[in-house]
Amino acid sequence: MWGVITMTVDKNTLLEQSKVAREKAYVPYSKFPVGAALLGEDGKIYHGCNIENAGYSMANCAERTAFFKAISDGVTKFKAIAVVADTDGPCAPCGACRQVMSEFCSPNMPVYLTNLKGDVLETTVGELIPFAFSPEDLDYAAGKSEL
Ligand SMILES: O=c1ccn([C@H]2C[C@H](O)[C@@H](CO)O2)c(=O)[nH]1
Ligand SMILES: [Zn+2]
Repeated sequence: MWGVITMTVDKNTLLEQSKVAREKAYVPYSKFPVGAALLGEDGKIYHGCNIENAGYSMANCAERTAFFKAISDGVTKFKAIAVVADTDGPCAPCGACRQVMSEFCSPNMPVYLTNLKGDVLETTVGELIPFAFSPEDLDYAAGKSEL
């Protein structure tokens, strides 16, 4: 008799996978590799690493790499993300990545921040970016007849 096997990705798996993702980082300039593991609603884990460029300002963070990979594969809803770097405390995502998280994740989505020492901070998207600029802000302006 065949049964349905439901695999749930747990926090530790996501934390481990963020370290695997970090191994692919392209960081010749900062030498600061970062990894992210993003759990999609489809149950798949999307890896992201930071990708730098000789034009320094074009660096893409690990977190946004993971989001953009998933979104370009048609997955736009997420369950959790883990981020790792060799930081003293748990690695904190930058403002741009927090804004991208707020676009695609619910405020209560878990975010696991860690480092190579194994410190883990469990937070949420809403805690990382309270009072975020959101699509509703655009809707309000769009509802007015004049600029
Ligand atoms: O949470 C973070 C913080 C920084 N970086 C990257 C951007 C750049 O490549 C390098 C140094 O800022 O680390 C990330 O990928 N995620
Ligand atoms: Zn970032």
